[in-house]
Amino acid sequence: MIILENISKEFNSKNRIVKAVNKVNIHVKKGEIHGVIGYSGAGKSTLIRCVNLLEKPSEGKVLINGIEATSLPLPKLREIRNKIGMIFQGFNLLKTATVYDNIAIPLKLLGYNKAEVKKRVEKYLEIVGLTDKHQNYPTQLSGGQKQRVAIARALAQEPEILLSDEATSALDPETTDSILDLLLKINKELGITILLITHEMNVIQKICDHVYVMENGEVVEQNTAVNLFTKPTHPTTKKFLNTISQRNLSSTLISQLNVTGAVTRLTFVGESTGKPLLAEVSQRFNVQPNILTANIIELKNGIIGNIVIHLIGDKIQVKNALNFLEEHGVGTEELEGQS
Ligand SMILES: Nc1ncnc2c1ncn2[C@@H]1O[C@H](COP(=O)(O)OP(=O)(O)OP(=O)(O)O)[C@@H](O)[C@H]1O
Repeated sequence: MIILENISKEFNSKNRIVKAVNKVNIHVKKGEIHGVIGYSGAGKSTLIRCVNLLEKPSEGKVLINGIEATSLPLPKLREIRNKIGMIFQGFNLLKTATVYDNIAIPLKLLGYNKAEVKKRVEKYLEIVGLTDKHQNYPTQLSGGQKQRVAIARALAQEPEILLSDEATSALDPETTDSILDLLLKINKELGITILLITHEMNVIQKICDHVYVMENGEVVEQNTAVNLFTKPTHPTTKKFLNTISQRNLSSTLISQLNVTGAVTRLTFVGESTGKPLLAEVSQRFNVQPNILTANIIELKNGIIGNIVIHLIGDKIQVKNALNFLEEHGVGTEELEGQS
């Protein structure tokens, strides 16, 4: 379990104070996967480094499994750190060591005997699907394979928590998917709690239970993944969601269509997916819905139908129709084009 309570981190840069993280609260229960999403400079890396105290917060508390870690003496802090594994965008592998040794060396440094080291290296190489690569060097591996070695290295210390710092950002979409599947597998099968940071909404979509959106050091919106995808409130959250749901619609087209109605993103979840609500809307109100894009968004904990429509009609009828959809459990978000 990870609790960050009112965490702030300031840096002194060229006689200027930079508030990288500002009063952030995060609560990841055991066995959950939480994701922090934000643009470059939002404060994500600084925040995640505060969890294992690689960065000491200027303010606030870090609790790991109920233990307040911020004020612990170094030996006790090391014990806590041993419960926390970390993976990075750049993999951080030793180029001159084999795959086997990349996983074995940290274990040897922690004092495990040869037999235990061998047992763990073999076990975790199998879990990440790289048993046949144990004598290869990192330069002989693809990006995805390198990240698998890094994951095995983190797991071999048998942590309860895994921190992921943009672990898939350097990978192509297919390899990203396979690494996300692996993270889901270790979360499910080994019960490992995961906190990740990313700037990619598809990472959040695929594996997160709960999401925090960060901007200028602050969490500007947080919710369960299902609620965030269906009822986003902050403009930054909406921008991130548009990278998934509205990829093909230009801002100019949206502006043009908004003259004769409202371009609106509808999200259907649970019961609302089974009802012919769009047909009903055109019968009840003087509006005509044209579907512009439609897709299914598969989240870790549910499936969301996502349709962008052009609802043609006068403003009052459009408003009434959208209210009707909302009352029947459909999420509605009017999209704005370039002004
Ligand atoms: N050691 C440091 N000294 C001074 N300023 C820093 C330091 N580390 C981070 N910052 C500043 O803090 C802010 C947040 O940086 P951070 O790297 O945490 O953001 P981020 O969301 O992880 O962005 P990116 O994805 O680009 O790494 C930025 O303005 C950055 O310049």
